[in-house]
Amino acid sequence: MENKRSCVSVRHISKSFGKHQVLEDINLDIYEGEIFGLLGPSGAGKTTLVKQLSGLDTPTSGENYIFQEKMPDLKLINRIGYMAQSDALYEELSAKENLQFFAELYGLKGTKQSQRIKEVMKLVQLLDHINKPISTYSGGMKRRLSLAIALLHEPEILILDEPTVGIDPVLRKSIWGAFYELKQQGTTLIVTTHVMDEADKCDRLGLIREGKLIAVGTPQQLKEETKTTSIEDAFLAYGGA
Ligand SMILES: Nc1ncnc2c1ncn2[C@@H]1O[C@H](COP(=O)(O)OP(=O)(O)OP(=O)(O)O)[C@@H](O)[C@H]1O
Repeated sequence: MENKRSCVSVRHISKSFGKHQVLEDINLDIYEGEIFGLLGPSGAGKTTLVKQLSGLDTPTSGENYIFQEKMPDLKLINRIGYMAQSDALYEELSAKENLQFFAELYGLKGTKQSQRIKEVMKLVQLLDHINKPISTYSGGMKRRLSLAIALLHEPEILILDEPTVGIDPVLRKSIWGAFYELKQQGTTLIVTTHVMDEADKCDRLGLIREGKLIAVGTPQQLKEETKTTSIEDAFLAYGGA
């Protein structure tokens, strides 16, 4: 990538829960405007890392920097959007009311608020369901609403933990279309996944296994380097079985 500017710097990050070391000396740069995928099996440490990048958790040692500021930093909260793995929604409220609640938190008010709510619901194709209570939503609809909430305040960095889990292939494609659109607008996206075909859609990937970053590169580079034809095989070749 030409003229790449790092907006996320992970420096010697380790994390332990008691005696269990979950991240081990992770070093990584993520560049402005790229879609960066963190790929690894369940329990590899992906969520633990992205939680730190979103300011929700701290490392045992090492530092994370976002826009050159050491995390966690409250100043950055408006510049980062985070979608957790499990949906944090108010079930008894409608989608609109959920969005209004989060919009208020981000200081979005009046017409700007209602406009933005409409825009994000259109993007995730839920506009027709905006007034329904969340308790009537399917799992996939809840995921899409969580995505809409993460997009509300137009963050420069969007961190998505398994964004398309429980979403059918057709909608998954349209959500990836939305990701590319955001990238075109200059947003940096960090996406965790263990779906291999999704990994291929990222600009660059970090392969993570048992808390260690075992390789970083474009999908093409990773395949070339391991002389394989799929990300799955490349992952295995790097010892990520
Ligand atoms: N708060 C916690 N206390 C103790 N152990 C934890 C805690 N959070 C995570 N872990 C452990 O850290 C390891 C990594 O978990 P993490 O959720 O980061 O993995 P992951 O790669 O995101 O997996 P998945 O794809 O299943 O979400 C797991 O063994 C998990 O049990």
